[in-house]
Amino acid sequence: MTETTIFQKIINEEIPCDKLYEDEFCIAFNDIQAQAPVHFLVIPKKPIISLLECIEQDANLLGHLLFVGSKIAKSKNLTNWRTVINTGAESGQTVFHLHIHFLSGRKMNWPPG
Ligand SMILES: CCNC(=O)OC[C@H]1O[C@@H](n2cnc3c(=O)[nH]c(N)nc32)[C@H](O)[C@@H]1O
Repeated sequence: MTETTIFQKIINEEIPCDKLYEDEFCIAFNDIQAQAPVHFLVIPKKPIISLLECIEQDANLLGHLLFVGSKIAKSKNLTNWRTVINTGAESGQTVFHLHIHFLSGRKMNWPPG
């Protein structure tokens, strides 16, 4: 049995999450360890590990994830937010199921740490 990630358990509703949005292709929910006043994640239901494993056929799905996140940000009346995808452990990825971070509500630094 392949080791499923914590996000697969959220998709399967085996563990709870503070869900913001769901459709056929993705789920959005608040991060359990918020790094900003607003910090939510958008993940595909397809278990893509990271951008490294993405294939051409995933392009529309990736665009959908970004658009869903921007719709949620706009629904929160945000006009400024940081959008982050971490690819690989050395980049800080800790859950190996592709996810897009949307953060807002505090000053964002550059370059990122
Ligand atoms: C550290 C950035 N690199 C990364 O890979 O981010 C993974 C992100 O997933 C978050 N997270 C982990 N477990 C859970 C969980 O059970 N529930 C929720 N709602 N979020 C979770 C974690 O806080 C991190 O920001």
